[in-house]
Amino acid sequence: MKTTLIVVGRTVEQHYITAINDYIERTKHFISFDMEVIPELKNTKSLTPEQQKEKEGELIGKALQPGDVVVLLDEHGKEMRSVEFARWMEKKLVNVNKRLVFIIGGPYGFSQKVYDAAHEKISMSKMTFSHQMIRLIFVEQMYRAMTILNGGPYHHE
Ligand SMILES: C[S@@+](CC[C@H](N)C(=O)[O-])C[C@H]1O[C@@H](n2cnc3c(N)ncnc32)[C@H](O)[C@@H]1O
Repeated sequence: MKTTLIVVGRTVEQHYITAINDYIERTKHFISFDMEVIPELKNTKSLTPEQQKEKEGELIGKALQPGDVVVLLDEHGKEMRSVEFARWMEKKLVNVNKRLVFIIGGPYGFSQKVYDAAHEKISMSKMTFSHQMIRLIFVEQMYRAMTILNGGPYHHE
């Protein structure tokens, strides 16, 4: 199984880029994991938030492949403790044949079409994070989950 994190727009701040890449590299010791960036839209000032979400949604749709298991990161999704997320990933590693695709929305979230294409929604917290910051939170949790499944000393309950 391949695991991909799709994000909308490049990560802007260097401190996030450094930390995100660090956790991605650490996670790659355990699973096939990469981050795919959908380039940010140009001239967004002339778009309403709904139009922006629609256009971003079209680009997200083009990045998906037949057979993908699509999981949205969404503050209204299912909340899990880190150990629960690790067990959830363990099942996916067994059951998903092709790609497990996590998607982080743009600044205004997802269009209805993206919600319709999703198999599951998971939440990192009831609070809303910026579309840039949530990338780091998610990759840290993915690394944490891998260390939990592999018995590493990183996670403490
Ligand atoms: C600024 S938020 C968008 C908020 C927008 N109000 C919405 O309803 O989706 C940008 C993206 O970050 C991600 N995100 C933010 N907070 C999150 C959380 N607590 N759990 C999971 N994903 C989150 C989601 O993918 C969201 O589409």
